Amino acid sequence: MVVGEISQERNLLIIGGGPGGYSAAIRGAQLGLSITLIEQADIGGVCLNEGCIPSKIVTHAAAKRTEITHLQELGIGIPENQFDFKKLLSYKDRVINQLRSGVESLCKENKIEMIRGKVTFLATDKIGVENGHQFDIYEFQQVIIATGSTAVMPPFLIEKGERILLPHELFAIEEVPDHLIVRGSDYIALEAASSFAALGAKVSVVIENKADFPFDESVNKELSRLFKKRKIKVHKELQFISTNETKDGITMTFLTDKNVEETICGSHLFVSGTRIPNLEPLGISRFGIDLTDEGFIKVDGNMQTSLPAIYAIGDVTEGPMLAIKAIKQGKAAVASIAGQQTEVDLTFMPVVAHTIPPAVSVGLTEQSAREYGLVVRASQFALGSNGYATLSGKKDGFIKVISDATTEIIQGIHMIGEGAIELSGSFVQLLEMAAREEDLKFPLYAHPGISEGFLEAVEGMVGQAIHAAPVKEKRQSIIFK
Ligand SMILES: Cc1cc2nc3c(=O)[nH]c(=O)nc-3n(C[C@H](O)[C@H](O)[C@H](O)COP(=O)(O)OP(=O)(O)OC[C@H]3O[C@@H](n4cnc5c(N)ncnc54)[C@H](O)[C@@H]3O)c2cc1C
Ligand SMILES: NC(=O)c1ccc[n+]([C@@H]2O[C@H](COP(=O)([O-])OP(=O)(O)OC[C@H]3O[C@@H](n4cnc5c(N)ncnc54)[C@H](O)[C@@H]3O)[C@@H](O)[C@H]2O)c1
Repeated sequence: MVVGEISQERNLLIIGGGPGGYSAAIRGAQLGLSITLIEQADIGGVCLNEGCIPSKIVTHAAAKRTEITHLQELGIGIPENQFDFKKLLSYKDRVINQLRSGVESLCKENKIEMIRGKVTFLATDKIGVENGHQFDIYEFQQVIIATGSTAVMPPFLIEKGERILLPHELFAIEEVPDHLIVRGSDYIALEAASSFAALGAKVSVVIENKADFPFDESVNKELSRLFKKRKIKVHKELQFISTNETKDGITMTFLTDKNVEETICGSHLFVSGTRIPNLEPLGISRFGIDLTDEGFIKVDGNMQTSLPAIYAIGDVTEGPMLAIKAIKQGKAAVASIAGQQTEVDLTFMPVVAHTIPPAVSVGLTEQSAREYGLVVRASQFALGSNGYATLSGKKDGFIKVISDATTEIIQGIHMIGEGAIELSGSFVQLLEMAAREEDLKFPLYAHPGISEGFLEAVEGMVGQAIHAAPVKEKRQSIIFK
């Protein structure tokens, strides 16, 4: 190994080029900061290379496949069983490469210095960067740790063969599994179950500890109905007993919530898994940085750690492990370093799953609004009654709006159905602006369009949705409130 003789000086170093790190780098450059981004592998991190993007290519393909029957109704002839998974895999590689080189070009155009190598901390103002036989040392004024997280096996599974799959392995699989057992109920588990079933796998879902799906309970119920319709069997587990992996398959045994021992045999088991922050190899804990009990870096509202020159963002910090959070925190960290006021508030972070159809929850669920003691007004509009959903063959699902009846301020918006991901942007904006029912009813909505269903969900709060049959008792209770 060749060791650099003198240490080099830099202003702001960013360690890790995932969505958190590269967003921080670009925003920092826009704010006039001099930035050095160090990445040990591919730019884009987990999100672009093995997480968000690969998984969404699979969910997108799966959703398209379910449209074939409708396309045939429209006179577009695609034989139903024609599906080439290998082609999908090469499409996935192409898209990832395209996006990755896009991010690289953006970094170059923003004059961000990019260094390849693995970082270790040598002091609170000094790091080493190892790249093959080269080891260089950099001193810095500030550093942002954006090294992300790694999936590890959950404690209940000790040994792992090739039939037990962690997220990055499932979305890189080379063949559609014969029978995929999905253990978990988070968004990654739901996306895996929904998409691999549509791509031809038999799918069973085992929900641990009787947990439910992560949405408003009406959305959870609709998702369960749609899983049933697509022959995805959901088992609620009371207690995990064992998993046995052989060269031919996987056997999983558990006690159901009805106290019955059940065994499922599948070809593969997918576990959403547990993720740990990538901190150990960095060696930063030796310098006394404050960590949470779970081992994540503690940060304040400016993303500053207990060591003043050191900031941290994304999956290494506490909170939901989502690119949404990493990007927001990355921008906030550099803004703070550039002397600007910043704020990261995750209250209205959308909970999203690219299932078929997609599901979204923003703000309070009906149940949590009641638990908060609000006088809840809730209204749900079925997409089956929406003109555009009907003509496009996407009638499953609904939009649900929850408000506080005393102030008429919207508290939560939930949707399962076509267009939910795109509409979620409006849901978040409305909740951030503390919109009232009137703010949703006053604007004009494109006709015909799914967003009209959103309008009708709000109009339904006072029994005035045009395309919903009158609900007698509901209307009376609203009139006399
Ligand atoms: C299957 C799957 C699907 C997902 N889908 C979504 C989704 O739809 N929406 C969403 O918001 N989130 C999603 N996520 C989560 C999302 O990928 C992560 O939250 C996000 O990538 C975290 O960003 P980050 O910048 O903190 O870290 P990462 O993306 O993990 O990037 C960290 C980078 O740091 C580098 N690095 C680590 N250690 C060092 C070191 N010592 N020296 C130099 N470089 C180092 C790594 O190589 C890596 O490139 C998904 C995750 C998975 C696994
Ligand atoms: N020669 C090398 O390539 C080299 C040297 C040291 C560390 N490292 C890397 O750093 C990580 C931790 O290293 P460690 O456990 O040896 O101890 P360490 O990082 O705690 O280093 C101990 C002391 O040596 C100093 N030091 C570290 N690297 C130095 C270098 N290249 N030149 C001059 N001073 C240096 C540090 O500032 C520190 O005071 C390892 O992952 C290793 O790969 C590489």
